[in-house]
Amino acid sequence: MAAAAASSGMMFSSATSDGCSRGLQRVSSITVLRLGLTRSAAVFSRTRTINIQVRTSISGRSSSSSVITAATATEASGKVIDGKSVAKQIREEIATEISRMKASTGVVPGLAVILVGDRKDSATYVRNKKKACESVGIESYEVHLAEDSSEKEVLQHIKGFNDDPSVNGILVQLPLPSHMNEQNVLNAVCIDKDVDGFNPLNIGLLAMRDREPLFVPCTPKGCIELLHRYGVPIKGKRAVVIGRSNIVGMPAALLLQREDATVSLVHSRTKNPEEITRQADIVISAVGKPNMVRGSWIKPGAVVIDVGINPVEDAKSPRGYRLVGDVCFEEASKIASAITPVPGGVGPMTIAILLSNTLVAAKRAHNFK
Ligand SMILES: Nc1nc(=O)c2c([nH]1)NC[C@@H]1CN(c3ccc(C(=O)N[C@@H](CCC(=O)O)C(=O)O)cc3)C=[N+]21
Repeated sequence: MAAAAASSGMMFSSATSDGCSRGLQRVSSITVLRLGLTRSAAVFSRTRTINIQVRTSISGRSSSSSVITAATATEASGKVIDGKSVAKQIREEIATEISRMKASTGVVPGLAVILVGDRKDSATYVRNKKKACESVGIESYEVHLAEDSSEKEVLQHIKGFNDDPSVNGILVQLPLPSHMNEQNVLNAVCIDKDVDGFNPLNIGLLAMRDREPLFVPCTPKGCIELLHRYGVPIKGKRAVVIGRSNIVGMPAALLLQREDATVSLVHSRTKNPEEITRQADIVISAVGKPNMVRGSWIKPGAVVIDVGINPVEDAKSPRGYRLVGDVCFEEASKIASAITPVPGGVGPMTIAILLSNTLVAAKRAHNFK
């Protein structure tokens, strides 16, 4: 069943602190997309008419009639890529597979999460993962250790989960307290249960031609899955990844390269980030700086995937802050042919892919096809 994107009416505003904002706007002025069922069948059908032809530009063809220029795009002509709804669709697919697995083998996948310390954001993410596990039928195991626990204690818990056949995936919530060596801890996770894809062997396999990693990091894989499910062609396209972190930027660049894009990686020492980014048909931004990427960085018709989840002060919000991306949505959505919002874009996809990786791990462990 095709899920209609449900983002119309959602309010958004960009940060006022950096001049990106021109006040509150309704995202409902942006065309809402309908999702196809399968990745190959995913095509856009517009539910609202706008006066700028953007349809062909999303397929990457630069037919002159379809190119939006910043000058003509006075309306927000970008299309919102609805990560929340795609993530829901993926969870439904996973739930179906898990029922099939349970009926045939009598077991369900298990995911263990290790949380150290009392960071509020980490606690929220862990809670969300647990809820997501429940929603698809994955058994979750949780260990919560005090901030001042030793690295040895964490390693002992990892060993316990490595040896436990009912646990198929192990996730150590990052960041760890500063007195722990993150590399030691991540290396201890058995590669067959490395559903985060952070083991250096998995990253190494990802970087090599004709090799297959056991698991791909969830956030970058979620970005590519969004492109696939929205029918965005990658092969032969120019892609720019902004940010070179081990967990997002670097693996995102590797994945795009595996999909036959021509990839540039822009980072804090890049001399002309705006000029390089403006050449991209596909932009993935994973920097962690609110509204750093402005409309002027985006090539008309490009597809923008915003990985940033940055809290900015907002007295009007009940939490005292709200979340914005790395990309100034208000500006970029007028120039891009499609763009992910924050929240509701990549974030929910990260969790959906974690569930998917856990299912894959369990299928392998039980030799269930
Ligand atoms: N070992 C490890 N693996 C991770 O995958 C990992 C991690 N550590 N540490 C922290 C980051 C961050 N992360 C997010 C996941 C979901 C949302 C998410 O669902 N965000 C919602 C909004 C949530 C809200 O409103 O607070 C959204 O963007 O719509 C955000 C962030 C996973 N991470």
